Amino acid sequence: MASRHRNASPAAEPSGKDSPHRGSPTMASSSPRRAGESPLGAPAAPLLDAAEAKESVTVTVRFRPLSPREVRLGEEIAWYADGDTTVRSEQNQSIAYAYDRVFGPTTTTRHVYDAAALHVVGGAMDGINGTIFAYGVTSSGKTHTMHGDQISPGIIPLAVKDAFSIIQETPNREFLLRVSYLEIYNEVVNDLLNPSGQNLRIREDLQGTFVEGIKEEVVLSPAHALSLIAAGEEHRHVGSTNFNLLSSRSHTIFTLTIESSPCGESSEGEAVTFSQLNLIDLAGSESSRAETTGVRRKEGSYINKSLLTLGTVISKLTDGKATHVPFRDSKLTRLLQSSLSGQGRVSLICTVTPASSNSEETHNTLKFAHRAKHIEIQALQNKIMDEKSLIKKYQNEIRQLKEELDQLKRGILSGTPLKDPTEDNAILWKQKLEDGNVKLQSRLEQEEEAKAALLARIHRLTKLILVSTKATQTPRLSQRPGPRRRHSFGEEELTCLPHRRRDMVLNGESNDLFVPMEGFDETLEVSSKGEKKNRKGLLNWFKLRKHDGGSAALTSSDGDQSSLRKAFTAPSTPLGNGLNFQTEQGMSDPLVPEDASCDLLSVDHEEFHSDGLRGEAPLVSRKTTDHVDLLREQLKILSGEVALHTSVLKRLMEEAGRSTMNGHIEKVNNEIKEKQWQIANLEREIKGKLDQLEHPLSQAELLEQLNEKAFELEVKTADNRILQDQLQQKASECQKLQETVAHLQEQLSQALEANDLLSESIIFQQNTDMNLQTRSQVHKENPASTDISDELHQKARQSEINDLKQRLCELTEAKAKLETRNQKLLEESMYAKGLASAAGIELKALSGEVTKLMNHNERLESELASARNSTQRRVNNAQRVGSRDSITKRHEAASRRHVHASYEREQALEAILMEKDQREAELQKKIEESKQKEAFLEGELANMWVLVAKLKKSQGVGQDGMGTKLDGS
Ligand SMILES: Nc1ncnc2c1ncn2[C@@H]1O[C@H](COP(=O)(O)OP(=O)(O)OP(=O)(O)O)[C@@H](O)[C@H]1O
Repeated sequence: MASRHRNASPAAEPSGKDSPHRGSPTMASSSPRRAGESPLGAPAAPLLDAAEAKESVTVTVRFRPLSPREVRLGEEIAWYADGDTTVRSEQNQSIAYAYDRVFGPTTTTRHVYDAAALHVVGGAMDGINGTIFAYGVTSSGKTHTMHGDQISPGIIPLAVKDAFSIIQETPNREFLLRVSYLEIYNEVVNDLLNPSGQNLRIREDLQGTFVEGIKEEVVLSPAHALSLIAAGEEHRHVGSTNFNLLSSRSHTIFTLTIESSPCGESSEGEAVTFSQLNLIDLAGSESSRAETTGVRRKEGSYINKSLLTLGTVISKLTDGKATHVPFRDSKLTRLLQSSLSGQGRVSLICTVTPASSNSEETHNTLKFAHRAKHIEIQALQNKIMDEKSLIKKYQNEIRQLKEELDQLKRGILSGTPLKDPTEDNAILWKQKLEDGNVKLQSRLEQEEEAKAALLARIHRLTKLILVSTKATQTPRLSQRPGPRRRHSFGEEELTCLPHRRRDMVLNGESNDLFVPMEGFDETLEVSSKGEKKNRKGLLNWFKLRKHDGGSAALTSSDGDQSSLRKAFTAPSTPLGNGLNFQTEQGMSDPLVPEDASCDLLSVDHEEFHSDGLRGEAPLVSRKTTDHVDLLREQLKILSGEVALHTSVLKRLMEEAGRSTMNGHIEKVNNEIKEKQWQIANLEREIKGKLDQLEHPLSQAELLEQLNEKAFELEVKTADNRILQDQLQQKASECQKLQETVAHLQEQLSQALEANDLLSESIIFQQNTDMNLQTRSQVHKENPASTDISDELHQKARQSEINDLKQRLCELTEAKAKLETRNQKLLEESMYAKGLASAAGIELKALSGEVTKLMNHNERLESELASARNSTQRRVNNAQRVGSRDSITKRHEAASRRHVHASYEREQALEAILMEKDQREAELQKKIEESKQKEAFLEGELANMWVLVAKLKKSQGVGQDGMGTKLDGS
């Protein structure tokens, strides 16, 4: 099977006319095409005329209700649905946008589906590519709309079910459906149906873009398709954000590829319609208000970037003048290129929240939706050449194999002993019959293997091609009812869903009708407990059933058993060559009991199960699977034998009326019973093996949990990295501080050590002196006794002396150090003293100068005063001797000159005085400064003296201690 996901790429030239479902050029949703309106029943499928097929993107807006959190926070309504087509701003009533349809917060997804998706799904079944995507900010309800939940199924399950319903309503066409499911996470394409398919490449060829190496699964029923989605959802990236506990962190694209051709012999030479239906759940754009960190922030930026590109692409597409559309700027737009370029129907469902806190984001979404409305699309039907069609390939192969089988059967039946019933000799006849039967048996044995292989192959291929179970070949168009179909196709598959919900899914009833069944409550409880683990959506239910109820269901009623097996299993590839004998579907086979061919999907369960397990649980023990296959093989051979004997029995019964064949009939009957008993035994064994196969399922489950945990770990690791960075910063700061402390401590210990050494040396000196004094005293008093003690303590002394010498060395060293230090201190103190005395001398000189200046000043002032007095006296004298004019005049001139000179002198003296004042002030300032300097130096000196005093004091204490010690010894 082709292992590539092609994005909506028409492969053949559109041609033909008179389509009964011409798209409306303006509002596609105004006349949504019902699934039952397909023209596929017509022998030659009519195609749309390109001009007539022009439509615009269907744009719908769906409001979600205020969330409990928003209600709690007292959020107000910022936008609301004003009628069926308008969204209006609450704050500014003049701001309003019109769309194809607008849904209020109470609308069910079924209604949204009818307006926004039904015509796209119907079109896809008719060969017109379709894309439906949900767009909106985070937590606005995209996943709720696309996937739904246990109560209200979303667009994807509804579309899948509708697709199968359409097949059922189209008895004159054969379909082949396959699905793929991918996600775009951080701009990386991952295959959700195949966990090993990571980081897939997007390629391009003449027909458009496609994902290289993506897995495609042929699907056989709605439940089968939904179980695949459920399995895929397990691998999707989901995480908690500030706004959504289970926020989708990736865009997902679920693609249903549909091939169809006319049924039976008439299909030869007929073109096959080929289309793709893309159902897209986008990740939500995140507002800048979201306080995210680490992995979430990275995801958010990728999401926003790709959505921004989507917005730009849509703007460019709707702007007639744009020459370049940046499809290549993101993986999302690259994959959507064909759809957005207008090849096929597009439906955009914008989900919004009415909350005022999100008013701006909602406005942006509305603007985006408004722009998208102007993209032009063409609802053209795709046809592909026979050789490119998978369905054609299968059909041809089936035809060939059938012919081979017919030949084989003819060969077998030609050896049957049923010759001449009119023979008289009953014994001879009986003998012949028995001989013939033996021959038949041996031939049957020889050829059974070949036949079984052929049948298995035919069956495998046939079962992949879906046909309606309706016998009638009446044209589908007239037969198909409206969108609310009530038929049985697919109901078998839905027995694994609660029947109420199944009804709702099929009949579109409202949520109110949902009444959980017994056991379903449990499922819901499990779901809420392990909400995150189980992800969101209706599909979750399949997963839960798979994990929780698989084995129980297998042992329950037949109906449940079969449907459940089908729901969880699928052939991983349609070309697999298992030797699975199955009753042929839709064919009349004389070896098969007639009722076995009555229902397309009711006979393949065991085989589905086996295949599915291979596909979905790789950990299944090969040995066990092989054993089950072997048992199945035996079962099929026995079924074949039973069929054969039944057929022989039938014929014998006919003869029985005319001859006495009772003995033989009885024998054949017994054989049949025996074979049936063997079949029952084998079935039991298979059931047992299937139970054993459950174990790997739990292993698979563990693996999935492991993956999930790994992802959580990834998130935590990223957060941890940030914390570690911060921690490292703090640690380096701390280290610096510690280094400073250590340095200070070292300095302190050095100082203390020096002090200790000094003390010790002093003490030692004093002790030595004291000892010598005492000894000389004793020697003087009693020379004899000292001689004895000298001899006794000679050795001890010697060692003591050595020790002391060593210590003396040490102390000398320490003393030298201390002396150097002392010297330094002394130098410093001398320098300080010098400074102080210099300052004192300067001060003295200054004060002397000041005194001199003051004296000089006084003298000058006295001179000035005397000069003034003498002038005054002369003036007075001149006034008194006024009679003598000449004298007076002479005196006056002289006195004037004198006054003037005095005045000038006075001026000069005053200038000198001012200068002196200034100088005095300056000197005063200098004196102040010198005084301050002196005070500072005095302080320094005092400190030094204090230090010296301390040192002395400590030396004194040390001496005392040492003295006491020596005295004691
Ligand atoms: N129409 C609705 N009716 C009732 N509940 C809704 C509706 N739409 C959304 N919700 C609820 O709102 C919550 C968020 O919805 P959902 O997860 O679908 O948002 P989202 O847009 O997919 O978010 P994200 O982009 O983060 O994945 C869910 O609990 C969902 O059940």
